Amino acid sequence: MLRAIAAWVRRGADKTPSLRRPELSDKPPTVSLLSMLQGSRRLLLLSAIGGLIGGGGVAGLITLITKSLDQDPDRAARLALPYVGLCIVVLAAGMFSELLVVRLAQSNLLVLRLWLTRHILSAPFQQLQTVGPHRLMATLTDDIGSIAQLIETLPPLLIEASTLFGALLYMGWLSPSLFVVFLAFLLGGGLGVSLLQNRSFRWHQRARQRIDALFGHFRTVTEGCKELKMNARRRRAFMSDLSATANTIRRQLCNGRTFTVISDYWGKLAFFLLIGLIVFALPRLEDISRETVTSFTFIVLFAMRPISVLLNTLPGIGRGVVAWRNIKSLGVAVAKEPHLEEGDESPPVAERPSVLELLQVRRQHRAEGGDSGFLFGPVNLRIDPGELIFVTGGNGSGKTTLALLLLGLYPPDDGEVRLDGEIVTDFNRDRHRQHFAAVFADAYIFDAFPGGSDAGFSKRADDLLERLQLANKVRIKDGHFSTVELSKGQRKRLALLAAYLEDRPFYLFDEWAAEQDPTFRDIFYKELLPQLKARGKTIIVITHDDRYFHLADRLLRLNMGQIEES
Ligand SMILES: Nc1ncnc2c1ncn2[C@@H]1O[C@H](COP(=O)(O)OP(=O)(O)OP(=O)(O)O)[C@@H](O)[C@H]1O
Repeated sequence: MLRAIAAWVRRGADKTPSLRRPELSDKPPTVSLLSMLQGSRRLLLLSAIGGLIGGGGVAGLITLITKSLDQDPDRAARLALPYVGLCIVVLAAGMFSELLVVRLAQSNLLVLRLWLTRHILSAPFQQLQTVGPHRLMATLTDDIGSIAQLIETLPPLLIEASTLFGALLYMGWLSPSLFVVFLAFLLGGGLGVSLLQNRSFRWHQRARQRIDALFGHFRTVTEGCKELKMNARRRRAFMSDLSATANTIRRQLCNGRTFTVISDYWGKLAFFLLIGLIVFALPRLEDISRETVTSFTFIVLFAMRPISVLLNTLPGIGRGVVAWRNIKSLGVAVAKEPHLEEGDESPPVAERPSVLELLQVRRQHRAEGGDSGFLFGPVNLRIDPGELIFVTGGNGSGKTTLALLLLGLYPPDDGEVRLDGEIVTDFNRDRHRQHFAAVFADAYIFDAFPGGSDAGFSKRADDLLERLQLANKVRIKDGHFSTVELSKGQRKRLALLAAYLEDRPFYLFDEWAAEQDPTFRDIFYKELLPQLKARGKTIIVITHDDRYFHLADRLLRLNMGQIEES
């Protein structure tokens, strides 16, 4: 039986849209939090059924207790067996529900984390640049945390709602007139609470807008700590900025929390008034027996827990909604590159190098504040298989822009990028990228290689470590570097090693040699590049090392976004 239930739940989870591969479409997909949680419907339903049984059981227990209070001990003892039976039902149903809730919350959190990371990875590179790392970090930590809380509160909310429903049924059956009074208080109290919670929600929303700035400051602390340590004046100015932002957030969250506490106590006030009314006033106005009043008071006391859980979860829901809106406002949730769909395998790459062309390519970098920005192009360029091309030019002349256009990280605003005559479009851009091994100026070093445990990989990797003079520093075992804690120049050599191991037809190095000592710089230009060229690779090197320009097949000089060839 349990196995059958588990299989039924699993079948439901398999239908989760976020884990399925969506259809290719030109339209951006619409995202809603509820659609994300669709796969959990069966689990949610089971958990609600458990909650309903538990809630009904508790209502039954209250009935038994109130009944037994009015009877003589002998007759009351007869109710002991049903009492024990109901206790078992309540405990078993409650535990079942809670265990389901744990699974539900954790699996939804997993879905959400994977979903967001996939969307970030499949958003256009320029969009990620625009959003900025601190906003992405704020979303991946703060927003995901708030949504996780929201997801965790949803199932208990359902359980408590089921319990409250059971209690309401019992109240209605016990005394319709008292039930109407109770409902009036519930609605009146609920209205006040929702108004107050709304104020709290708005304060939290304001605080969340400042959290991005706070993460920006945290980034400065981690990445600029040397500079901050070296300059006391700058440090003071930075601390004053940070404390202003943190103080604003503190004030906004305090205000939000204040409204939450007021709404909590408003709810409690409504409850005390209601009990007072039931016990002291209503029996005088209407003919209600003491027994009914006692039972009703019992059930109202019992209903307090689900009501207070429902009210207390409202702020969490508000924060979750703010976080969800925030994720959507980044744009990464919908702006996907259509060729980069979830679950995509790396597309196969042509073994031989291909002809790479730029035809009338233009790319405009817009500047903030109405400035005209930077125009790259229009540029025509043909790169033939096996060529060794050096790209040089002053700072800001457009070398990196050219590199990112060639790699397919930037789409051109106008013109075409072609590989072997085939135009690179949104639909084949990811495949285009797989032809390149690139070492960027700010290269990130991964400590593991996909497929690194293949036979022959270790041998090639060890040989390369020797050639890059890293063998005494780093070892590679099971596709992992033993360490990446190295000097800047050594880290760049590791990045080079990783690129070599990728064995792609095109290689791109962005100012790779800048951090190398003269000896190794010589090795790079005079040994490593010629060896790559001898393997038939096409190589593009962004460099300022004019001592080595004569080694290139072609030298491209960039000037204000235009290419001059010499
Ligand atoms: N993401 C961007 N948004 C707006 N402007 C940009 C962006 N990236 C580059 N630019 C602008 O485009 C111009 C060219 O930048 P690019 O990085 O291509 O130059 P570069 O030749 O590589 O410079 P460097 O030698 O300093 O690395 C610069 O003026 C720069 O300010």
